[in-house]
Amino acid sequence: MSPNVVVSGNNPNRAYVTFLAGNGDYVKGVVGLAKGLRKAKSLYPLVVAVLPDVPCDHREILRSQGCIVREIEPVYPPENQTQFAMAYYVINYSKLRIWEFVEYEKMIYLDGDIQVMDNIDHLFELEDGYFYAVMDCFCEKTWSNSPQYKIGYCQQCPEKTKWPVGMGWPPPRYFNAGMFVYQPCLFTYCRLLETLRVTPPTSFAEQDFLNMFFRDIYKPIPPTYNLVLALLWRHPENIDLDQVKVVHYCAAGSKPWRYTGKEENMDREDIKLLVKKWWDIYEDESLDYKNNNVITRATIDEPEKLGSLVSTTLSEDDDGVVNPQWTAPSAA
Ligand SMILES: O=c1ccn([C@@H]2O[C@H](COP(=O)(O)OP(=O)(O)O)[C@@H](O)[C@H]2O)c(=O)[nH]1
Ligand SMILES: OC[C@H]1O[C@H](O[C@@H]2[C@@H](O)[C@H](O)[C@@H](O)[C@H](O)[C@@H]2O)[C@H](O)[C@@H](O)[C@H]1O
Repeated sequence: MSPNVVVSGNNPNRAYVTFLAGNGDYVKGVVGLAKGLRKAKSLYPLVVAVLPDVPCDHREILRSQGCIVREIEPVYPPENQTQFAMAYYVINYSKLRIWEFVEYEKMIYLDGDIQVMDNIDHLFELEDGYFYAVMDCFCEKTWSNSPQYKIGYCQQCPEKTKWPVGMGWPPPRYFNAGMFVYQPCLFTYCRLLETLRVTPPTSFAEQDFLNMFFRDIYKPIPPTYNLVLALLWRHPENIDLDQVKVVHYCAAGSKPWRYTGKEENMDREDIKLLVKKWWDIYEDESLDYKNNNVITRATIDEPEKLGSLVSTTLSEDDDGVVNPQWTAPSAA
């Protein structure tokens, strides 16, 4: 078999990764994410961890957009205890499988309902040994069963409603698990699964679990890297929309591919703008993998040919930058 030579101007040990389950419409979210990363001229590929129930045609759509598709097995919390987590979120425990992707040294996880509006490759340079993510907000109804919500406390504005002295220490900083920078590691992966086996599920499923597990090494990064949409109406003082690089369409009714504008807050002008931005990327055929002037996998019989291939591509490339972002290593 002729050697597959990967021509890459970037670190092959880095990649973005997302998670896809089911045969529904989240595949549109992942296609949008793949095209958004391309528009942002990211240097790194997008790995999609798919559950077995993701159909072949959806997997082919993702491969046709340059994604590296990796099948994973579901992860379930302890038997007969899933009722303690919001049923909708139980499937998200399967995200834990991405710690097994040790062919990469560092990865950035992004939910399928996220769009990258500006290049964030620099996050790969963050110091090793920590878990980086954006702090969440406790003000939405989804938190109504929590003590934070009940007393009106939110980590986004700790001075507004202080944590009552009589309730002990305020909760530790809590991140949204829709976006994080992490290092795959088999030892960590085994510890995650072992710990999960003895950890009863809670409302926000794997998000609560990851916050508990990584509490000691969690480092908050600015909301520009994961705009949880509710911050726009809950904490507008914390947001400068012009500076936002990553938008997380997690508010009820905000998934662009399902957007109707009927749910609460969905008729806001900023929401309409962000949904349009998502659709502009999704429908932009110039961002399709097949239309991009990238050096894809260079399969050659004679290595010397590679030089001419690279020089030819460099001269053709409009901006003179070789964007080998979608050169998929053999892990596909
Ligand atoms: O039917 C589903 C539900 C969830 N997901 C994946 O799990 C992530 C987290 O779920 P969701 O976005 O619904 O959570 P939110 O961030 O909106 O609370 C999604 O972004 C997808 O990547 C999926 O692929 N199929
Ligand atoms: O399984 C738990 C999920 O928890 C998070 O979603 C929540 C969280 O952001 C709340 O704060 C919001 O109020 C809520 O709308 C939103 O769904 C992650 O985004 C998602 O990937 C996943 O981990």
